[in-house]
Amino acid sequence: MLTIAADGLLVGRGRAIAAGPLDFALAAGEGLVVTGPNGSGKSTMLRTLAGLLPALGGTIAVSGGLAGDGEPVGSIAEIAHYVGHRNAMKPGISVGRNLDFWRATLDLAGTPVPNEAALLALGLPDLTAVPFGYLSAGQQRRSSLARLLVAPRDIWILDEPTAALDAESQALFGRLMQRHLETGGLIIAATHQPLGLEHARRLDLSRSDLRESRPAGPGVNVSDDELVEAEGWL
Ligand SMILES: Nc1ncnc2c1ncn2[C@@H]1O[C@H](COP(=O)(O)OP(=O)(O)OP(=O)(O)O)[C@@H](O)[C@H]1O
Repeated sequence: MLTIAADGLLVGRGRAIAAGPLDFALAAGEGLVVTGPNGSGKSTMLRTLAGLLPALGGTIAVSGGLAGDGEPVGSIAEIAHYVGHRNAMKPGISVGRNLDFWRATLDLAGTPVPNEAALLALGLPDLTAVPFGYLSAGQQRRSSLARLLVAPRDIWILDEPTAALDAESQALFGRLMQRHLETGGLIIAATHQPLGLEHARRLDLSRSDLRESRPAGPGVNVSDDELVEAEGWL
């Protein structure tokens, strides 16, 4: 069975710790809802789990899963979708071509849903021929979330996935998340609002041990070396 576990995980930017030590374990079919005030390290934690930032301490283990090449999974990134604050869809090309890109780029864990059906599942009409940049903010978010269906993967890492969505779309996406869990998927989601994942585990970063002592906010001196070490878009 697919499991992931964080043990004493420290997450941060450059060398500045944003949250931790964090301990949690999840198995297939389970969700983790990450909460905490602005700046408490939710996005940093998700980016670290997705392999986009290095852990500053502790370990992240994944076991029991198979990667696209049939080999045992070595990292979460191999079998995860990461949906950050940005939609990761190109505005100048059609929604359909954007979704085709995701389907073609990732190793898939199951049968991909056709673009039109995936958009319908998010409550959208057939927008496949429309440039992504023509859509409203909520339509952009929903069609970006459709990539979770057109390119099925076991783990969904979601950063405030429902932020731009109306109430009906939030409920719709809540049901899609529930279905992903019921079919053996695993979800880690940061949020400021209820997601409809009533049975999920909770991780509140406002209680993160190092939160009070970490260097952050105005007055932090960031050296040139640290800038180079950071992601390049401080
Ligand atoms: N690109 C970056 N470079 C350096 N520091 C960053 C960067 N992004 C965030 N931070 C810092 O890391 C800390 C945690 O930020 P993070 O974005 O993880 O918080 P969050 O809990 O997701 O907040 P929010 O609820 O506002 O989205 C903050 O102190 C922030 O200033």
